[in-house]
Amino acid sequence: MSIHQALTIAGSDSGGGAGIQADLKTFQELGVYGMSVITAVTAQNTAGVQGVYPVEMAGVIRQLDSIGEDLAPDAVKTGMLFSADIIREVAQAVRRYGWRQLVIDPVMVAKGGSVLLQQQAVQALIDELLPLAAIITPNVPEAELLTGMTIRTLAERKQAARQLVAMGARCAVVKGGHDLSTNQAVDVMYDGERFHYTESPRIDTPHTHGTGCTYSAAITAELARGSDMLSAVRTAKAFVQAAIADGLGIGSVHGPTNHFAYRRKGAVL
Ligand SMILES: Nc1ncnc2c1ncn2[C@@H]1O[C@H](COP(=O)(O)OP(=O)(O)OP(=O)(O)O)[C@@H](O)[C@H]1O
Ligand SMILES: Cc1ncc(CO)c(N)n1
Repeated sequence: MSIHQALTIAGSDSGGGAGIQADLKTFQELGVYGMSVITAVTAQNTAGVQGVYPVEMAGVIRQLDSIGEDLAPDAVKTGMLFSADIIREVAQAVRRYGWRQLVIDPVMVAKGGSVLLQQQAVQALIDELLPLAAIITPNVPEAELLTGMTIRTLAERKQAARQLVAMGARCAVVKGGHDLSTNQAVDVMYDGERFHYTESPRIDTPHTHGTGCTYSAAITAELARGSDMLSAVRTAKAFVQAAIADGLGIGSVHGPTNHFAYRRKGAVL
């Protein structure tokens, strides 16, 4: 039996809703074998982030090489990378091992405000990693920091997606999860030639912890399975929509989404 394989390079979320844990659950639900490189351990629950403990550089490098020397992920995603040093090592590994299908979720700040990417690392992300991306999936605040633009309107989101492609990503999605002005969650994708919109009804819920991680992990899993980019983005949207709609009701504040929901709905893999 041959199995599709995906790698996530991200932080651990002890609460299980975001980060490495969300990624591996999503890979599993989409029928893909998951591997991980852990950049930082976070102490986290549905109330917020109580602590961030970066893994020492030698440990990050060793994990990257242990995978690269032996395994061959069909697609790779990055989430919380924390520092410029980690970003440089990840970029080197991506080049050294020829990981072509790279999904960058430029995680910067947790919903409660905790810093998951040091401010001085943003430039390294732009210079070193972004040009290697098959796709980058910022939310609006992240797209603003990456492009230097102020983004309020749909036209500005389109312009930001176009600029991210001009900066070197092969494709960009600017997500609309933070746009409370409409009752649709509209994501804008630019593939270097044209724009595509994926939209779904906005669900009124506080339980959206890990939506961004889950979404980018689903894109990664679909790319690993051989999907083209537009199909991968559409499936990921359906996956995260089902996961938000069918929340688990776990924890006291911002609960996780339901990674089981998409498959339980009868989605055919
Ligand atoms: N309330 C919602 N209802 C429906 N879809 C949503 C909602 N919130 C987010 N989404 C969708 O979930 C996906 C992830 O987007 P979001 O903007 O939440 O990412 P994010 O801010 O990076 O997440 P995170 O806070 O986990 O980092 C997008 O497809 C977005 O449109
Ligand atoms: C480890 C980790 N990665 C990403 C996010 C963003 O949701 C988070 N809260 N925690």
